[in-house]
Amino acid sequence: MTAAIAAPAYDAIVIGSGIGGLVTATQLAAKGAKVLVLERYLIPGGSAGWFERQGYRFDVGASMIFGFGDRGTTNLLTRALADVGQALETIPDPVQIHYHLPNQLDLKVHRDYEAFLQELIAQFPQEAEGIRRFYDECWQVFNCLNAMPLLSLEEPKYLFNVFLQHPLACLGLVKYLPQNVGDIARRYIRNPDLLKFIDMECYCWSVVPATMTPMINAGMVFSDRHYGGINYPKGGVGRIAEKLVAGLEAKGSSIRYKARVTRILTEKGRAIGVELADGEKLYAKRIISNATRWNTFGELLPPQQEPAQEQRWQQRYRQSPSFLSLHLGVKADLLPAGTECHHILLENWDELEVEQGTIFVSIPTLLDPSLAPPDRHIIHTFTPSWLGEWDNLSPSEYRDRKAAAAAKLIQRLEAIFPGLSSAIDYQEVGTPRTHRRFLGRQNGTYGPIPRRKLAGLLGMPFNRTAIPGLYCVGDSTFPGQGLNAVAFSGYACGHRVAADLGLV
Ligand SMILES: NC(=O)c1ccc[n+]([C@@H]2O[C@H](COP(=O)([O-])OP(=O)(O)OC[C@H]3O[C@@H](n4cnc5c(N)ncnc54)[C@H](O)[C@@H]3O)[C@@H](O)[C@H]2O)c1
Ligand SMILES: CC(C)=CCC/C(C)=C/C=C/C(C)=C/C=C/C(C)=C/C=C/C=C(C)/C=C/C=C(C)/C=C/C=C(\C)CCC=C(C)C
Repeated sequence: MTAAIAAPAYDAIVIGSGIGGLVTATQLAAKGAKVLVLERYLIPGGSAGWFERQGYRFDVGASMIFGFGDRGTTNLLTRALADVGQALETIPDPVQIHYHLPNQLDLKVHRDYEAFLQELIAQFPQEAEGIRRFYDECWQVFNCLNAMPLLSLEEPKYLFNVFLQHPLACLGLVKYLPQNVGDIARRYIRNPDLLKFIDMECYCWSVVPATMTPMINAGMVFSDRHYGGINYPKGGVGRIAEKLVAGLEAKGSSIRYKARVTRILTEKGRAIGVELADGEKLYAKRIISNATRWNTFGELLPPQQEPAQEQRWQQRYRQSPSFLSLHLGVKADLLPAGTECHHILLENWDELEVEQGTIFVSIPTLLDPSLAPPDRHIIHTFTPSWLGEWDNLSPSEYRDRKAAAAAKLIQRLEAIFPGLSSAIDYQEVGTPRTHRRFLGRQNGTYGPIPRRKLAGLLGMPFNRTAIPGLYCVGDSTFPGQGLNAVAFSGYACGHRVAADLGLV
């Protein structure tokens, strides 16, 4: 055992094969490192995973995919695949979201920026100038990001070079890092209904309203949807993880499934390896956790080893709710021609943030019919829900509550898809318990959200932790939730670890 510790078999072990973990692993493998990814489940992808039932291929979670553009530097999924010799065919989505909001506010976020602005201005003509100035300011953030290579902000050599080469873009980002969307929106916009719409524009990916949503992230989301666009991977979201795994293996590294890490091993305070559920111990020069911070520091390390930084982080951020998911297979003639792939439904503004308030809908078969049997569509619906609503129930209470929640969602969805209840061919309900069980995420959480208004992204930790040799990657690191966001986290983590291993 001492020999194994003295000469670890791997340069890096990555705990978890979410997109954050896989991008880190492939970046390291591409730089010549020997990496082992350990995944507790049967397939890779985590929240970007999939499952198959009766000829349907359902996405587990992520479905509105940023980062597949073909230009600039922010197309991190395209780049991560290319860096390990892989590519994916994607299908452009002409409308990011069709909103169905209170007071008959019905509008579409077109891929074309000007078409979106015109549609929004038609609803709020008195705010024409404010609308344009607000969304144009988001572009300033995006243009700064999209001008530079995106790597680890913890690597001084990179920061120095990027500042020399792109000084104005760097200063632009420094300006926006501590800011939130709500303050900027309020500089330009007065109409309360329009401000509520901006809250929804943020809530639907950050799970908090605009006042608490970092401006850097909004700059990415509100601009890239019109630049690189929203693009759906042909064959389903799961193909991203499958291709990253193929690239990882082609570079001589490996992944093991059904390999649940139960403990991070330390020696003299330094992370040196991991222990699996069956007792096997594996050692590496660096350990990277793609499990959430709550899992990493609350479960994989003894409580007395929890660093003070982590306690301070938990005073700033808390767990967001999880989701109630309804996976439906429906008869194709339910949906009229021209139906959009993604919808958001809310009937009453007071319910924007309440449990099972806002409804998200994704119909990926409108872009890729191969995911369902002939003459069928997938309608994947999800709405925020807390584990507490689903825990401590008997099996029959749990089953009944799922059935009642599904019936309520279907009844609400009839407003946008009349006839839905009689067009259902297949139905499956996932709850926060399902997300906890299959993704291993504490309470099934979607990720961290600020406890109160914070200074933009300044409070989000990067990849290094207070434990030498241990790094975190994924949505509980800078810049937070989202596949393109965790892909950035993976790039940054891979770069920082490679620098520590002397590979760059
Ligand atoms: N775009 C969308 O529509 C959408 C929807 C939902 C989620 N998402 C995003 O997906 C992102 C998730 O990415 P991520 O990389 O941070 O994490 P992840 O949760 O997707 O992946 C973590 C992986 O680690 C594995 N794991 C956890 N603990 C483990 C252990 N002890 N041993 C071995 N394996 C373990 C899990 O099984 C999982 O596969 C989130 O940021 C979320 O925002 C996007
Ligand atoms: C040197 C000096 C002086 C300075 C320096 C500065 C700098 C350089 C800085 C930098 C920074 C950076 C790089 C940053 C970065 C950032 C990033 C990348 C970000 C990203 C982001 C992204 C995001 C946020 C995304 C998200 C998304 C999402 C979450 C989505 C989701 C969705 C959902 C859930 C929904 C669905 C819906 C329906 C279905 C309708």
